[in-house]
Amino acid sequence: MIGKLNHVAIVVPDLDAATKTYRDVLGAKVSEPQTLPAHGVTVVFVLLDNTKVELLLPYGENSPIQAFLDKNPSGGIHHVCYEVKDIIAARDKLKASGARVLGNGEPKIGAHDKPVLFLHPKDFIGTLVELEQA
Ligand SMILES: CC[C@@H](C(=O)O)C(=O)SCCNC(=O)CCNC(=O)[C@H](O)C(C)(C)COP(=O)(O)OP(=O)(O)OC[C@H]1O[C@@H](n2cnc3c(N)ncnc32)[C@H](O)[C@@H]1OP(=O)(O)O
Ligand SMILES: [Co+2]
Repeated sequence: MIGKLNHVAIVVPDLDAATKTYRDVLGAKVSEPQTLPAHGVTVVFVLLDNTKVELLLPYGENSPIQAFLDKNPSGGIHHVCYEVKDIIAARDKLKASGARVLGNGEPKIGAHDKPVLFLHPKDFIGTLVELEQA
């Protein structure tokens, strides 16, 4: 069902500092910051040849990543995002197998203007999984 690794996301306490680390220390290409109020985050993408790293800073009062940052004040790896061809078919198959789809179960439009869904970390070996329709 899952295809390519679209991105690995890291929650960071300071987006400018994290962007500089990837751009100036590691020599990577980075995007401009983008705030996504519907997701409660501001994001910078690190653009690698084979995948992306998503640097995430909480945005707004109800950000879904605030509790993670509170527990991990230095930041840390937050989720992995896999591509799927048909996100509704993937969701329905995963639900039938007992996996918990987060939120109201309906895809939102993600940072790449494509539908995304999240799966509970306790159902995937302690790793929050994002699915993005390719
Ligand atoms: C940029 C847009 C988009 C894209 O296109 O790429 C994004 O990536 S947006 C990214 C941010 N959005 C989300 O993360 C949405 C989905 N997430 C959630 O709904 C919540 O974060 C959560 C996964 C339900 C966790 O909620 P939280 O309030 O932090 O904690 P809980 O107490 O409910 O957590 C239960 C349990 O799970 C553990 N946990 C929490 N987050 C993670 C994580 N990232 N990885 C692994 N485990 C995680 C948490 O520690 C709790 O464990 P116990 O303490 O053992 O109960
Ligand atoms: Co993501």
